[in-house]
Amino acid sequence: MTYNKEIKRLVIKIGSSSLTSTHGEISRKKLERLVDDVAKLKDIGYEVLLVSSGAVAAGYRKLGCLNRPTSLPEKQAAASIGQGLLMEAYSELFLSNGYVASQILITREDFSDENRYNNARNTANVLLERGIVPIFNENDTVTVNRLKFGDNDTLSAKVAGLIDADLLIILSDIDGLYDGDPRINKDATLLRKVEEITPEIDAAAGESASSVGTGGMKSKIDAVKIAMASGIPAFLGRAGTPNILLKAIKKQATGTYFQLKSNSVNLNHKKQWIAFNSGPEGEVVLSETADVSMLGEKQLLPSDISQVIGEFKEGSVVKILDYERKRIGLGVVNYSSKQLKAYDTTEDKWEEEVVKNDNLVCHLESSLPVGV
Ligand SMILES: Nc1ncnc2c1ncn2[C@@H]1O[C@H](COP(=O)(O)OP(=O)(O)O)[C@@H](O)[C@H]1O
Ligand SMILES: N[C@@H](CCC(=O)OP(=O)(O)O)C(=O)O
Repeated sequence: MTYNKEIKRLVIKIGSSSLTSTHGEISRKKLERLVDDVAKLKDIGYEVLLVSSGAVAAGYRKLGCLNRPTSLPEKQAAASIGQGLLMEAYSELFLSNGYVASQILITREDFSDENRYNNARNTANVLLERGIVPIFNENDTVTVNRLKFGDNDTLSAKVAGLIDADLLIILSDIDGLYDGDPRINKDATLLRKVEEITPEIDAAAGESASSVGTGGMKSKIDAVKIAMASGIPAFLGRAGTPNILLKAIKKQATGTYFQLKSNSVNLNHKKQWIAFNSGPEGEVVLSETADVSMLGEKQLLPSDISQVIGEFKEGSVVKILDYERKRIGLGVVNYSSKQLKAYDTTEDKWEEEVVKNDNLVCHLESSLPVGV
């Protein structure tokens, strides 16, 4: 069993629960094992970008908390202590293996601005091409709840799309996706191959996270949806398993392989940005007569719009709703809300489409999670 494409560039996400000891503090031994494994991949020519959690876990004891804090200011204070300690450990360990690590801390706002999003790609590309191991984390100390990625699972998938990774590996404290939460259902079985995130898979992932993790299985599945829609297969397996990374690349590891089907969506960078990173500024509602099934195939004209909600400028991303207010797409508009509101269906015949097909992502309601 192999991947459809040769694997050269990888994004590896490692969660707090896989980097911490039973007391919740960062475990040097676990970190060492991960770095050794990554170094082995680097030795044989793979480009590796890490998305590492652990800032809060590395810092909360030094902040004086006995357990992982739950309030935002305490978490942010813990992350401000822990992120430095985490990077210090990573740097030391990578250097002892002959590699340089670098830190990239980002916020959701960085990705919702298209220029900053593209700039992050350029930076990561330079680092990867020069053999460095970029290590991403959310900039926890400065992000407010409302604007957080919140979990590094979806961040890792967005980063994988950003840098055109060939594979996303998510390492956790469990050996893959089960058909039910194994903490509740002792008979749950491991799913080894998933080609589509069906409602049953969503239901199996449930909602809850572990005591040290943030996202739980749900955010991992949301991440996999983003990766797959960006044309990137994913693997979910247990951190600390010997040689898990190389085995996952060779499809010889125990875990869940999320494989792409030949007809699966493959959004380009622009559409990934629209779908997963932009922040829609308003809504347009299609008229009852507009042919919703033709969205993305036929031009969407001002005459197809029955209502404009909110205020937006030309060039903004807006949600596209059908006449029953169900979201059917997201796109960059060629008109401002003011212009669209002024459109007179009986007199005006504007020819320019409301959203160009190149700037449109359709049918998001089907399965794609949207980070907005
Ligand atoms: N269907 C499922 N399959 C596997 N694990 C599940 C499932 N549903 C819930 N979980 C729980 O999700 C946990 C992993 O999420 P989390 O603690 O956030 O990890 P991480 O710190 O690696 O991000 C597992 O330890 C497991 O208890
Ligand atoms: N950014 C936070 C972690 C957020 C997070 O997603 O945690 P996890 O679910 O353990 O991957 C930190 O570094 O502590």
